Amino acid sequence: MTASAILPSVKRFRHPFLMAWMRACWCSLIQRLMAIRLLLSLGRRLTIPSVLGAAPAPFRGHSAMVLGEERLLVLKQNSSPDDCAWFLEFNTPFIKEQRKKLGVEVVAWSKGVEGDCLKPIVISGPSGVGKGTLISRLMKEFPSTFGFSVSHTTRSPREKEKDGIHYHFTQKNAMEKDITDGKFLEHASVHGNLYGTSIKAVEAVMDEGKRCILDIDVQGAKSVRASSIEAIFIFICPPSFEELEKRLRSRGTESEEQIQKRLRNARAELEEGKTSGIFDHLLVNDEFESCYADFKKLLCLEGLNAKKIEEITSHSASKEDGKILIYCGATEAGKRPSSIGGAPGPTTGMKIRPTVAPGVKEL
Ligand SMILES: Nc1nc2c(ncn2[C@@H]2O[C@H](COP(=O)(O)OP(=O)(O)O)[C@@H](O)[C@H]2O)c(=O)[nH]1
Ligand SMILES: Nc1ncnc2c1ncn2[C@@H]1O[C@H](COP(=O)(O)OP(=O)(O)O)[C@@H](O)[C@H]1O
Repeated sequence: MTASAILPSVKRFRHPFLMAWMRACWCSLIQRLMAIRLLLSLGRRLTIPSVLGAAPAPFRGHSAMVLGEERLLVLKQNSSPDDCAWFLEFNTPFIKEQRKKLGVEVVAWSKGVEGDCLKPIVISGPSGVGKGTLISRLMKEFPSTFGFSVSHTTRSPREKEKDGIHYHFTQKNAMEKDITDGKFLEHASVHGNLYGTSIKAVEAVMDEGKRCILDIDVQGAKSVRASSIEAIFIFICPPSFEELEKRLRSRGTESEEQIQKRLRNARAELEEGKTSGIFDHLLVNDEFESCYADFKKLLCLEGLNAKKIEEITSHSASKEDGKILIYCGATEAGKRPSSIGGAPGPTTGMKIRPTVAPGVKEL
């Protein structure tokens, strides 16, 4: 389906998404002129929306189809399988919420990720409780299964920390701009610095086909919980406050002032972690090996119980260069589609099937 072919069906949708699509994709001049003619013929005032989310790199050549009344599926030509499908959301629940919050028209990009990815894991807990130690051990034991979401932070690197591996160390102004541009899934001010998870950080893990681990604070966990991302939330507790202080001091990475600040914040974090209902599991990190064993058991159980996507009973398809992209529809009218998540994160659950002969492949 070509871009111009879908334009007539776009009439009933809001103008802003069409404008954003035109701006983001490098449509041919003729397509642009046709779209402008269509918009002028509608005789309404044009609104240029704010475009949220990490957009696809500029591309030439695409096909597109409107899915429901919520979003547009854009297929890039000549792109790698992990970068060929994108959604431009213009009326999803996230967009409605952002429109209300920001008071302006918005649209958002969400990258299509193939397969039914296992739920991401969100890990929170007070500073010094052992989150990093547990995560490092897990990544070392299962390097091809789990991938760490590398956060951005405005705090200074510690002696052994490397930029791009432990954190993306950045400046406040730059990070605030990226937050305003919708490039972050969540962000929070923690112990006097800004921390945040960029959409790209999560996509980088998913592109490798790995299960994403996020080490974020309780505020960040709350934001993810409130988003469309389905994750497993684990809160790590210390066996006692005294032991937490001992671990924080023995790590030797913070000044006395920083230690005091982190200990003060720890009380509130522990209270919230235990009582807010955000977390699916609380793990006490007393003896390390036994905590790590419980941690693995918990992930394995969750993996087995991971919710399967609904039965597919309907689909629509787009053909491009002999390849068919099949969008799996809802099982019944009113149920949510099988592609899950979406802006401000990636849209998971895509089914992409190459075929030799043209024609829609039966599911
Ligand atoms: N909301 C949010 N919190 C983060 C992020 N990255 C790290 N944090 C949290 O920020 C806090 C401080 O992290 P850090 O400075 O590495 O200190 P540590 O917890 O003592 O190792 C911890 O609670 C982390 O879980 C992020 O991307 N978003
Ligand atoms: N179960 C444990 N018993 C004793 N020390 C621990 C345990 N878990 C972690 N530690 C130590 O506590 C310190 C803080 O751990 P870390 O993983 O950096 O915490 P966080 O990432 O939660 O801030 C480190 O020196 C680590 O070696």
